[in-house]
Amino acid sequence: MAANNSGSEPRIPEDVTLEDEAEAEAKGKAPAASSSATTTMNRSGSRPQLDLSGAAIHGTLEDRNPTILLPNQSDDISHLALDIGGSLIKLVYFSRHADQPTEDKRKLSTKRRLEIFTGARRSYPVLGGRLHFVKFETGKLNECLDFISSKQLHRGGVDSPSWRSGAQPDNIVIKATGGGAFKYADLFKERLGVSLEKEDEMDCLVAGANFLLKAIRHEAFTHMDGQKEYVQIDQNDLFPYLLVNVGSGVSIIKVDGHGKFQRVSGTNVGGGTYWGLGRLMTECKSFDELLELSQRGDNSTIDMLVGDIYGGLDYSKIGLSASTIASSFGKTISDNKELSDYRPEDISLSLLRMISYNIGQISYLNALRYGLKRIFFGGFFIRGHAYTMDTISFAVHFWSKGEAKAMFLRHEGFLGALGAFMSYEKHGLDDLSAHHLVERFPMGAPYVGGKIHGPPLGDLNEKISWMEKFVQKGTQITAPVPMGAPATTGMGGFERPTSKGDILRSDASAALNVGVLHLVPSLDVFPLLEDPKTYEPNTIDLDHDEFKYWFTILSDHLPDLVEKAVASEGGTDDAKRRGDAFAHAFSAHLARLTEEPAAYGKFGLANLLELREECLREFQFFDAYVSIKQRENEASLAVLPDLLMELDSMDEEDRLLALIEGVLAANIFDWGSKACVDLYNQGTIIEIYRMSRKKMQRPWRIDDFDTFKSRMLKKDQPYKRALISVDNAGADVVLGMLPLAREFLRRGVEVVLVANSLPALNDITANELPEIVAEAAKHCGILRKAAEAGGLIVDAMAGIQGDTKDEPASVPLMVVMQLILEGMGRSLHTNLNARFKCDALKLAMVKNQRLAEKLFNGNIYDCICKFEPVS
Ligand SMILES: CC(C)(COP(=O)(O)O)[C@@H](O)C(=O)NCCC(=O)O
Ligand SMILES: [Mn+2]
Repeated sequence: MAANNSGSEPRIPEDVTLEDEAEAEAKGKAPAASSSATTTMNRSGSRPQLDLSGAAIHGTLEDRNPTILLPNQSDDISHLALDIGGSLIKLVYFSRHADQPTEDKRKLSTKRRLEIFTGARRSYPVLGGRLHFVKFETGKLNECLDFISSKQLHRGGVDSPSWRSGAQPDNIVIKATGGGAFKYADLFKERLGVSLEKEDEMDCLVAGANFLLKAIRHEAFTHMDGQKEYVQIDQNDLFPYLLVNVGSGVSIIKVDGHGKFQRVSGTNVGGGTYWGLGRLMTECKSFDELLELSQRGDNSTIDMLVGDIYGGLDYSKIGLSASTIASSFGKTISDNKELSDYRPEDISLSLLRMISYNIGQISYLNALRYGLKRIFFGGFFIRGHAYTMDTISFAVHFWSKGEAKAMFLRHEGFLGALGAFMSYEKHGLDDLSAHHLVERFPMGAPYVGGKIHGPPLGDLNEKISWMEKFVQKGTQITAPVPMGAPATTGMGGFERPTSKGDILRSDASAALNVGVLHLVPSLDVFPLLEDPKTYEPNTIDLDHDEFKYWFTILSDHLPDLVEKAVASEGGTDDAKRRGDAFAHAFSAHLARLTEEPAAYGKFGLANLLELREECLREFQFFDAYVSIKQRENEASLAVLPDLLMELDSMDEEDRLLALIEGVLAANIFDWGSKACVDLYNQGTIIEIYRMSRKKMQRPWRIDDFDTFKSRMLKKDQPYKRALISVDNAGADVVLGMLPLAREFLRRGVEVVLVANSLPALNDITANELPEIVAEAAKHCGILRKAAEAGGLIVDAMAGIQGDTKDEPASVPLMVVMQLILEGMGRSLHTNLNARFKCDALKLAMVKNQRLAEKLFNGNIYDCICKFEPVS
């Protein structure tokens, strides 16, 4: 591990974990003899309640949004919990969104809460925030204390009222579990003035596992023969299961429900055994060093294999192949050799396999004892290490004859800390489901994987410097990101990554990254999905080959994106620095994911595109295409009146066709497509639009237009409402989607326009849409009347979802809905195979050759008009 947190070396950025010479988990416990005691926990499950007592309106009654003070409502929620093990300290902490000035935030949150409380139409995030996962070496406890102190986590975070007022609240209590909660209680009191409230370790493990399995969509995965596969857990069919926590020792727990569990067994042969024996038998100085050695080991020099006994043959009668281990370390008895004659690599692998296999076998026996089919393995012994997981899986599979399944958890090491966090009352997280949480991976994630945290980075400037230093240091540091020369601050001078980043991290294990969980309690499942449980937005799985392709596409696009981003911030030197840092950060993510596509959990193309936007925002580029969008909006609005006149002169059937052609033609304006960007350099938007319209030859690659038209013309069954999800700014929305929306309005259909809440490439956002509609309405009575009547509802997705929340689960019969999805992002990369409870129309021009071939056996610029009526 080369990252060094001292002196002038780059420090580890916030929200990134970096593991140094971590030792095996040694929780300071007696050997885990089998014990069985049923425990039932009582945990408060309530969401934070509004305390309205003493509420008073500040400001005048005429004020549309007066501030309402709730003097008895505490904004403070529990922020920090710890699991202090023998070698690692795990922290879970919550921070509120830091995207508004603190004062405003408090005011706003009260307002927002009241809107929710009073059932106001818009629903905004309530108690939105982030859940962070961080770990430190217990041996460097001071670093952990500094971290807590610098972020004021023990006082509710730097944005808490007590921190702002400078008051030191008395009796701060922090929940903690693990042996260190006892051992270091005095130190915490002395250094931070806080008391540690000890929580039972088993309670915490179970609460943590239950939370993860319930709230995180792709938390659990199987690992067989090197293949990782994420498992979708059915919430109604989670219990009972077996939880095996592999720390220094091993606890085996039968979990029957929330707070209902029994520690049914355990074994004293665990992570501590591997590390202890390994340390004695090799010269390894750390657990990870030992684990890394095993990567290059060959256990057949030490273990006695079935083939050794049977002269190279399988013992197939009882299902044992020649390479099955008959006796761990068995070969060393017959060899006339000393310890020094064996390679440390081979010793490490034999030890690892012996212990992992034993854990798998004992776990299976316990699963058998209670008739359980699912076994989840957690604890820091696993460390996302392929061999460990494969060996455990093999044992479970072999002995259960495929009946039981071994599964692993991405947050394997944080079960206890999460459980301690859950034990606070009133933090409101108990009720969260997977759709309330969005996991994000900050810029440092690819550099340091699932490793130990260093001091936090203070501000953006520190982040940029950190990135610059990393680049300058090149291969000397853990993360020689495959970049061009450093300081490529010239616009567009950024070189695309050249290597695939197989040297991003020093450790050989495929440690999984744990991101920051963003809590957005107002998010809800789209109510018109046919089967929300099985909904998978991504059309194509990003496996290694697919990822390689997108790596090239997105890397090629980077210089253009950086140029636009820098220009959107005035092209200043500061913007150029940020642009470079962004490009390096995003390239590092790409390199990390190319090396290990599952490093960030199940990651589809939509996640990858979103990661790019997040990365831009991280370096404070809030709308890279802002001027392009404005320019294209203006040019399109100028020709809109002529287009509307032309459409109005047509009969109904021709008009419908012209409208759909118009949508498909205008979808060519996509600044995320390399081919299209090359086109824009050759002509004005109006020229390209005309050319695109002219090329609209039917039949399109998928052409359901005739069915759609017949449905639209059915006078006895008119649609009541159309939900139209719009894509790009400029011609796309102005000349394509607005005329289509207008057609629905003219037919008396209520229209809901759905747009992004945040910028992404040149997509129109919900904030920008009203102005465009207002401008278009100047030339069109239908749009004007609808806008005035409020029939043309413009809102972000969150608002739409809030809107439909109060409706019964199934759509009321009198509402005949139509959902229109437009663009590659919304209807090809995602949702192409999604089925809805209402009629759905998916419209897009395919602006990528490979995608056209892969999905439709077609060609770039093919058009898709896919109509899926429910009956
Ligand atoms: C980023 C996009 C999904 C946006 O497409 P849209 O939804 O705007 O139609 C699309 O531009 C894309 O897939 N681009 C990468 C492919 C390429 O450059 O060929
Ligand atoms: Mn778009």
